[in-house]
Order: sequence, then C-alpha cells, then structure tokens
Amino acid sequence: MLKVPEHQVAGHIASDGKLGPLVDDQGRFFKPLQGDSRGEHEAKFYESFTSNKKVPDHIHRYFPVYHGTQLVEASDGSGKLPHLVLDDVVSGYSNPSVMDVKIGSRTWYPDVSEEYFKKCIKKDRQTTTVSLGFRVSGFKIFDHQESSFWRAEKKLVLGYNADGARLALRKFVSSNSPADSNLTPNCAFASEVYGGSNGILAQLLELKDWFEIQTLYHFNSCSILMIYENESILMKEGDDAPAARAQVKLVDFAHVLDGNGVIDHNFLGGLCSFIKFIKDILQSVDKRDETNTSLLENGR
Ligand SMILES: O=P(O)(O)O[C@@H]1[C@@H](OP(=O)(O)O)[C@H](OP(=O)(O)O)[C@H](O)[C@H](OP(=O)(O)O)[C@H]1OP(=O)(O)O
Ligand SMILES: Nc1ncnc2c1ncn2[C@@H]1O[C@H](COP(=O)(O)OP(=O)(O)O)[C@@H](O)[C@H]1O
Repeated sequence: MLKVPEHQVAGHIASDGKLGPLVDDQGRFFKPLQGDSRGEHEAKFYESFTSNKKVPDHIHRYFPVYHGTQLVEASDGSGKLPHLVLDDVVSGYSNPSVMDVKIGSRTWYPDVSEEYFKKCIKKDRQTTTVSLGFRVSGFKIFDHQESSFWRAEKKLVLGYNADGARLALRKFVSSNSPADSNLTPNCAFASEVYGGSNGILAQLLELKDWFEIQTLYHFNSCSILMIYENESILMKEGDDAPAARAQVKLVDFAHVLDGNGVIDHNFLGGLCSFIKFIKDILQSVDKRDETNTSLLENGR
C-alpha cells in the first residue's frame, strides 16, 4: 500500500488529489515521472549515474539508490503512471528533521526556453539563489517542547534573505521552540549534527572534493537534503551509538546535463557558500562553549 510521504519538505506534494511522490512500508520512494520529458531525463540520469564507473564508490552514498521505474497508481487518481523507484532516504529514521537546500546561483541553464528561463531567473532573484548561491526550499524539525513536528511555511521560506537563511540553518539544529519566532535558536545540536567526523560538514567537504574535479555532470537545480534523527539525540549520554545519524543526500536530477569535461562551477560555488554558512554556525557555537567553560572555571 503506497502513501503520501510524511517527511517530504519541498517539491511537488501528493496532497489534495495532486500528483506527487508516494512511499511504501519497505523503504521505497516512488517519484512520478514528470511531464515535459523531465521525468525521462531524471530516469536517464539515474541509469547513467548508477552504472558510471568513473563515479567513486564513496560518492555513490550521497545519492538515493535507484531501482528502475515502475508503473504504479498515481496519487492524483489518474491511474497507473511510471514512477522512479528510489530508496526512501528517511525511512530508517523515527523522528527525522529534514531540510532541502537547492544549490547553485542559478537554476536555469543554457538552451532552456525563454519562458522557463524567465520563470527561473525571477525565482532566483526573489530568493537567495543569486545572492548566496543556494536557497532553502523547505524544512521540518522535531519540536522537543511539543513532541511533534514543526514545518516551516513555504511562503516564508521562499522569502528568506541571507539572515533568514542563516537563522533557518541555526533553527534546524536547535532544541528550543521553533514556533516561537522571538526565541534565538540555541543550536543545541549543532556540534553533533553539523560537526564531528561523520557530521554534515564533513560530508559536504567530501562532496566538495569531488565537485572540484568532477566534469561528468552539471547538477542544475539539484538539492542537498540534510537529515538527522531526534529520537535519541537528547538522551545520548553514556551511549556510544551515534545518536544524530546526520546525512547529506543529493536529490532532484530532472535538470542534470552532461558535464562535457567542464567542472560544475554553478553547483561548486553554491556548495562552497553553503559550507561557509555551516562553518560559521559551528564556530559561533565553539566560541560560546569556550566562554561558558571559562566562566564556570572562574566560578562565575
Ligand atoms: O511548481 P512550483 O512553482 O512550486 O516550482 C517547483 C519548485 O518549487 P519551489 O516553489 O521553488 O519550492 C521546485 O523546487 P523544490 O524542489 O521545491 O526546491 C522545483 O524547482 C520544481 O521544478 P523541478 O521539479 O525541479 O523541475 C518546480 O516545479 P515546476 O513549476 O518547474 O514544475
Ligand atoms: N529518495 C528520497 N527519499 C526520501 N525523500 C525524498 C527522496 N527524494 C526526494 N525526497 C523528498 O521530496 C522532496 C522533493 O523531491 P524532488 O526530487 O526535489 O521533487 P520535485 O522534482 O517535485 O521538486 C525533497 O525535498 C524531499 O523531501
């Protein structure tokens, strides 16, 4: 039995009879092949990428595993439609916080129609795509006060300026109430989620190393998904298991082009800018912790 994904944070959503992705209870994510040949294009990308021996093994883990296409009942009631069958990257999590960040300082690319170009550039200018090289597309976090999920409103997210994006990235790793806009995010989970040898920053840096040299694909309009587990994060003490299980995944390959021997400077530039935001948060948290420690040591 397929159902609407509980943890989807952006893109086309299968609610109110609309066409969107579905999930099963076996950890599979079914994304309907979009019209305008975008769906076939995405399927072709997955086929090429999956079998591409030039892509290093350690890079494959940043992409959802692809299981081909399958005809399944579409969410909009229009009957059976072909869907991409992917691993559901959040299926192993009980209470995942998830954020979708679209990378690049432009979402259009050479040879698109004038109409598509205009649509993209308008959105790129209205959001932080042009100014920062990335935009937050959507996120949901676990509200530890309410023991329920809190979802950022799409309209507000798409209206973020640089400060808004920075605040969202801090909020994403905070334990204080996300619903209260007067509270300064405490970044309680920053070190655990963004930092450490397996954290988000380490994964982004590994991806950056590859993007600095890869000339196989140009990842136009593609997103980074950040995921972490909340279930055990607050009761981690004394437990050696990595509580946060922070993960970076790349999704949405409807607009990927052949790299033709040229690095993907649009994605790489955006990724570097995004990394700087994450580093700054970690630095500010380290500084705060140092100050608190020295205050404690001085008995104040
Ligand atoms: O439909 P919209 O206006 O919400 O735009 C979609 C975008 O939503 P946004 O408003 O930027 O969050 C959406 O962005 P997200 O996936 O939400 O980041 C995509 O850009 C989508 O195009 P495609 O599936 O990548 O070809 C976009 O879909 P198309 O309009 O290009 O079909
Ligand atoms: N393999 C996956 N597993 C789990 N969730 C996914 C997966 N792929 C996408 N998603 C969710 O769906 C959202 C939209 O995906 P995306 O591929 O960008 O769709 P669209 O083409 O409609 O924009 C993402 O923000 C994420 O929340």
